[in-house]
Amino acid sequence: MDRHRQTPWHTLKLTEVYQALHTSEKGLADAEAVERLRKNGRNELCSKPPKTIPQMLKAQILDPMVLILIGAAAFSAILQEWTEAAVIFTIVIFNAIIGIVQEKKAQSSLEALRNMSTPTARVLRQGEESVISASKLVVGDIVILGDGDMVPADLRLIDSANLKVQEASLTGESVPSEKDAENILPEACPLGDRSNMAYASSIVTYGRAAGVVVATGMDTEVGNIAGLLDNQDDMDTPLKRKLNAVGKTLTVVGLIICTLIFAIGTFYHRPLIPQFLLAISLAISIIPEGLPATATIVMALGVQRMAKQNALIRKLPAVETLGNATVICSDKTGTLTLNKMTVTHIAVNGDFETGTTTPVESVAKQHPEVYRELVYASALCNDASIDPGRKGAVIGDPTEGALIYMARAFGIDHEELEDKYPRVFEQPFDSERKRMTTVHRINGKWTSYTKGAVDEMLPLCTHILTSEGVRFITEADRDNIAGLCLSMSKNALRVLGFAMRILPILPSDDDESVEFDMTFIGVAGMIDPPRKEVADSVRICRRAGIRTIMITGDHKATALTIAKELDIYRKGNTVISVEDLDAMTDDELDDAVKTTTVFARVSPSDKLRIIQSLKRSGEVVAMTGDGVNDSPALKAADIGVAMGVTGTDVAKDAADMILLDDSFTTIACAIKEGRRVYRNIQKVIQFLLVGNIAEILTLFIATLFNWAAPLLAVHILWVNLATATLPALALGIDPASKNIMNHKPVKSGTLFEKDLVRRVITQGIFVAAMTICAYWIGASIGSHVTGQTMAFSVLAFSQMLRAFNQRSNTEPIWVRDEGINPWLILSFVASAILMACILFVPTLQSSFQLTRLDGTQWLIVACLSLMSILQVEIAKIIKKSNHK
Ligand SMILES: Nc1ncnc2c1ncn2[C@@H]1O[C@H](COP(=O)(O)OP(=O)(O)OP(=O)(O)O)[C@@H](O)[C@H]1O
Ligand SMILES: [Ca+2]
Repeated sequence: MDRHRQTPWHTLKLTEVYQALHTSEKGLADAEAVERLRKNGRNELCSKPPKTIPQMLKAQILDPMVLILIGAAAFSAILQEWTEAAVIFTIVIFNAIIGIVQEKKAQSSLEALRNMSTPTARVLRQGEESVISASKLVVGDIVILGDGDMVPADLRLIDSANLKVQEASLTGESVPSEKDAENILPEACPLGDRSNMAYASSIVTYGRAAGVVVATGMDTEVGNIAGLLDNQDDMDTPLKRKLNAVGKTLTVVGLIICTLIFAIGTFYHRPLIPQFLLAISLAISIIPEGLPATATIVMALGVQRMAKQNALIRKLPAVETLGNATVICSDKTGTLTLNKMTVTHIAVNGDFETGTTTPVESVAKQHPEVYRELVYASALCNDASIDPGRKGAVIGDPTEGALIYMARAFGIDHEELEDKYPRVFEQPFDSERKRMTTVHRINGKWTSYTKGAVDEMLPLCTHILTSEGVRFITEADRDNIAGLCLSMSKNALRVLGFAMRILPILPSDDDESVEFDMTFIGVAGMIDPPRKEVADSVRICRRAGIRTIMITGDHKATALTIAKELDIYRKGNTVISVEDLDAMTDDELDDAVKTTTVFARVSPSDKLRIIQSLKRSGEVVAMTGDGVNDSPALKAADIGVAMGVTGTDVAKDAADMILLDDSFTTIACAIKEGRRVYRNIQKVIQFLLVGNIAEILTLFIATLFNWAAPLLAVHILWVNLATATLPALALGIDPASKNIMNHKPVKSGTLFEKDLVRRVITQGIFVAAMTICAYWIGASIGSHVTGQTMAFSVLAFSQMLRAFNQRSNTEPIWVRDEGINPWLILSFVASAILMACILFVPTLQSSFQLTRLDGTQWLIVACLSLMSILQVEIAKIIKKSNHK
């Protein structure tokens, strides 16, 4: 495609562009598109290849601690301590393998996530519009852009209406530049000034356009400058950083203790080499290097489960924050409702006085004439289209789709009408103005049609259309219309008003607005059924201490009716409409926001104010959004949530999480998963740290009193490898407790809460005591080696068993409200088999310097191991009775 690269597309006339690309304004044929895709490859920017296995291996081996261990093994080999050397080597290798497997797993699950959130594009092929994955675009395709879209490839614009594009990613200029397809530019025109081009990765902030693809993938301008994208850094989360920080502290503490042990040992003239090995092994085991990796896997797996439940996490830290959420601010349309709009009732002139509406079905058959302007406005002032391929599904805004179907009921096809009266001017919809206008040449007159929120439009109308013709609008008319709209809204209908105007001249692009002196035509009310499952989710959230707030652009009455139906609004709650909001000071808002559950008629810019107020009140806020103007609010929220179906690319890009099904219930599910992940990471921390503390205490005490070492270096390495890794992972995917949504959200930053630290320390001390006990009993009834074997067994078995009572800090081990965790049982069996190997296979037994135990000795081992479970359980009971 080098030939295309050099073509100065911005200097060419459209006919020349089409000719050069062998395409037309109707787009390519499907077969041709497939062929071009095959030849030129997908429309994607290449990303830096992920870390390869040799690279991971290198990182593992170059870890300083591992290097020391390898050195120690080599040292043992020189001293001809062959078994010692072999065992350490084997353990180092296993350690590296486990590390790599963990890293690989985390990597691939994050990779899978990235692939799920690929953008789409509206494309015209053989005159038919459809939505395809943006990666399938080819040179010559005709792409349709709307506000909020990310430009999917480099385009030469062929048609544009008030188009504004933000090209910061390309030019660094954050003020959107205006575009115009009509322009032909000189060759020397710099990239930022090429107003007839739209480049990949820039963002449509306003207006609409169509363009022909001139470059895709790495051939685009952004592909040119971006080179290789780096996508590794999104693994870094606050949690991981916290764990790393804790890891560093433990490393320092561990190294000090190890040095102490070594120093004290030397002071007692204990043999140097075993002392040294012991210190190193201890250092290795106390450094919880597996912790950040395990936490990442736990989060990544949580993220995968969320994806299966339609919640796509874009930024890993969101998993953590989700668990802490205290407020969900949700849009109404699409999230709380189905966004399946159907126009059910309409009203024109005479109806306003009588305050009645007419069902669309009955009226469509009888006298369509009276409704002609209403139907024309619905069909012409409309950007949606119907996809013939997908069972008549709507492409574009469902509100507008409903209007297309309404026009069809009157026997009007919106495409035919559009062909007859093409659009010559427009003012696109935006959610601040809450209306849109198009201009058409009808019967020799420039006619504008406007549709939008009735309360925004009425003040702009000076006339009203009646069956006797157009006349001035009276105050009584206004009251009647407002009254009718209110009663429609109270029935949960979404009401749109329509108006028209005959323009003296065709407006030019510089004209500010044509929306004045309008003639009011009538209103249409559409139902948008609430999602049935939402009421339950709202109640679940309420029990979990999470308040649901509806923030909608719709009318107060419509909003309130639906909020009541979904149990979002309860007696005593506050409803704030935009007039109230505008009148409030920030302090008043901070006060009001505590009880508010509905914000009505707000604009996206108000969302930001609401979020800031909620955050000032100390809430952790999840906020949904779909439009271009929502992105500041999405970024300001603790968890920005974008709609996957109706959301714009911009909203998705600003969000931390995307709802694939747009449903509120999905947010509730994600919060539950978030809590589960948070809890499980705590379980893993508790489990791993107790083991580490027990080991270090055992050896520290033994050295301090100059007792014979109860454990050898290889024992410690083995315990960490064989009895900690697998159960820790299994705990990481422990099912959620049934009670997880029955308690208030935990405060963020409380991962290492006081109770957890206290539990880790007491349990660590207890296990150390049991291990030392085992050594003493063994040494007195058998030999030193018997003592070591018993101490080793108690340490290992109590670790394996303790995994089971870490599942809950309150419920006894036999209460399995969360159900069985098969992985935990499997990991127990695997650890048990590994243990059995070195305890009973003669060669392994001797290389680990262990010995056979007899029945009594086994009984003692079993009792002491069970004691550590008992200790935890008793602590739970005491804690519970203290609570009561
Ligand atoms: N395509 C449209 N053309 C003209 N007016 C529209 C259009 N879509 C919506 N409106 C009007 O603008 C208002 C605000 O729309 P917006 O999309 O911001 O919010 P919403 O969809 O009603 O509610 P929510 O914010 O809960 O999704 C609507 O209530 C409606 O009156
Ligand atoms: Ca909306």
